[in-house]
Amino acid sequence: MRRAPVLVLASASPRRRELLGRLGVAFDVDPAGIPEELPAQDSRAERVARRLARAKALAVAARYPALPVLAADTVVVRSGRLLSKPVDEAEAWSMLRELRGRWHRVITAVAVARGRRIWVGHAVTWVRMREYSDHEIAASIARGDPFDKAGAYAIQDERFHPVAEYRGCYCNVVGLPLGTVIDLLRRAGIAVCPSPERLPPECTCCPLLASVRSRRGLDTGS
Ligand SMILES: Cc1cn([C@H]2C[C@H](O)[C@@H](COP(=O)(O)OP(=O)(O)OP(=O)(O)O)O2)c(=O)[nH]c1=O
Repeated sequence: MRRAPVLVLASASPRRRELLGRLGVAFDVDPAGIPEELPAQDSRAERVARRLARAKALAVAARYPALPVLAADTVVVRSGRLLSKPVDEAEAWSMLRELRGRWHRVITAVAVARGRRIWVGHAVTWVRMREYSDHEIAASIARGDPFDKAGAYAIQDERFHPVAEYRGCYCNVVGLPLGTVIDLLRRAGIAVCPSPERLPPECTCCPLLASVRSRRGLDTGS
C-alpha cells in the first residue's frame, strides 16, 4: 500500500526525485514551473540560488496548506558569472568551453515551506573539469544532454564524465545536498532517519550523513 505523503517535492528534476527518495520519506511531486531568471553577474550567487529555491517552494506551498513543500535551485558560478541551464547549442558550447580545465563552484539552495514559515539553506561544492575536447562537447550537445543541466553538464554523466575532481558534496552538484535537506526537514518538524545503505556513498562529505553512517558503524572514521 502506498504511504501517505509527508511532504511535496516542488521539482521537475528526475535527479532531485531520485535523491529525495533515498531518504525514505513518502512525498508527492508537483513542479513549481516558474520562470527562472538569473542576473548575468552577481557576486552573491548563494543569494540568487536561495531566492529562486524560496520562490519555487512558496509557489507550490500555496496549493498545499497542510504539507511542507521542498524546492531547490542549482547554479554554477565561474569567475563571478552565473551559469544556469543553456537555452541553445551556442550557449552550451560557450559554457562547456568556459568551464573546461578549470575550477568553478556549484551552489544548490534548498527551501522548505510549511504554512507561513520557510527554512532555507544551501551547500557549495568546488568542481574542476578535465580537459575534454571540442569533439566531446559536440557529442554531448548532439545527445541533448546539456539542456536541462546548470552549467550544461552533469557530474553523473557516464559518457562524458566531464569532472576531474571535486571538493564538497557530490549530491549537491547533482541537484540536492542531502545533509542540507535533512537539516531543513528536521527544522520544519519532519524527522528523517535515512537507512545508510540507501544513501549515495559519494555523500560521505555531508557532515550529517557522515555522522548517520558513523553512528550505524559504516564509517571507520578514516
Ligand atoms: C551541475 C549539474 C546540474 N544538474 C542538474 C540538476 C538540476 O536538475 C539542474 C539545475 O537546474 P534547476 O533550475 O536548479 O532545476 P530544474 O529546472 O532541473 O528543476 P526544478 O526547478 O523543477 O527543481 O541541473 C545535474 O543533474 N548534474 C550536474 O552535475
